[in-house]
Amino acid sequence: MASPQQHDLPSPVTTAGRDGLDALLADPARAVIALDFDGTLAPIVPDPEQARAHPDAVRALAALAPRVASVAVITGRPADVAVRHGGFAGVPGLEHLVVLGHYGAERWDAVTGAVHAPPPHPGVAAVRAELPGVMEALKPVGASSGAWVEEKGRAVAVHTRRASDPQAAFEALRAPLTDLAARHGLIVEPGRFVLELRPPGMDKGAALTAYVREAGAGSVLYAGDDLGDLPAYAAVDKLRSDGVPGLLVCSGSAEVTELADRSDVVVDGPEGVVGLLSSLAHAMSSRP
Ligand SMILES: O=P(O)(O)OC[C@H]1O[C@H](O[C@H]2O[C@H](CO)[C@@H](O)[C@H](O)[C@H]2O)[C@H](O)[C@@H](O)[C@@H]1O
Repeated sequence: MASPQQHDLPSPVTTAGRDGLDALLADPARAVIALDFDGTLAPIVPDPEQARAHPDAVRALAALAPRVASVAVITGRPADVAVRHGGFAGVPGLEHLVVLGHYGAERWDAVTGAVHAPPPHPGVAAVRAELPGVMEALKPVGASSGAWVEEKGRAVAVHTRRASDPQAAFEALRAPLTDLAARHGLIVEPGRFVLELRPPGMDKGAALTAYVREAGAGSVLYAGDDLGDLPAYAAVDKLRSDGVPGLLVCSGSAEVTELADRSDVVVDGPEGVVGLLSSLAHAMSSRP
């Protein structure tokens, strides 16, 4: 597994991944590097408010960003929250960083420091109002015991990581929350012991594809750890078939296995992601 100090690049396990890495290294100035936040740049912790980028993440991103076309963070978090928890603002080297929040519905640009977002979906307020009653009604069967609600502005997320049985609580809540979301025109986004009720119409795949097109990228790297990253994986597959080579990186964990099976490279969590970013920056700086 890679560590932040290592400079050895990993060997992708697929031909498409090897082509992607070769393209990234051959022409870094046309490469887009896109990464998820929680579980990829930031270690998973029990309280989302306490999550912070890996201590070496900003340094690694700042070393890489001036060598590539652009770097973007694509996250389920509100964009300003990811910027704050990531420590991404005002960093030399990250002057052009973009954070696409709420699965791409929001955009923060380091150049302006401003967040652009669409009007709020009315279903979120309705779900917010009904959610306490739905969770209270599930208490007699123990389903919502220890579950709690994260207020996200444009969405609400029900977390079960701190429940006595996180997986049982997750499974018991899934159907009622899906029903609640559907009644108000929202969807449920499942993640690592979290069920997020959010507006439809945007996902990380659409966000990544639009961003790669906007950048006129000749290659792309995407790194993620969770189910919400799968649309971005599908987008990289599609970009590859359209002639844009790509590298799929999984920030590996015992909690989610779906991404590892579809990745070109699996690293050991955020520590491994930071190591990979550092290795890429080193390799790009060593080339003529
Ligand atoms: O797209 P991401 O950047 O991966 O964000 C997805 C969700 O991440 C957060 O929850 C996850 O991280 C928490 C802090 O480590 C952890 O406690 C939780 O169990 C994880 O699911 C965030 O709180 C959610 O709002 C995001 O949807």
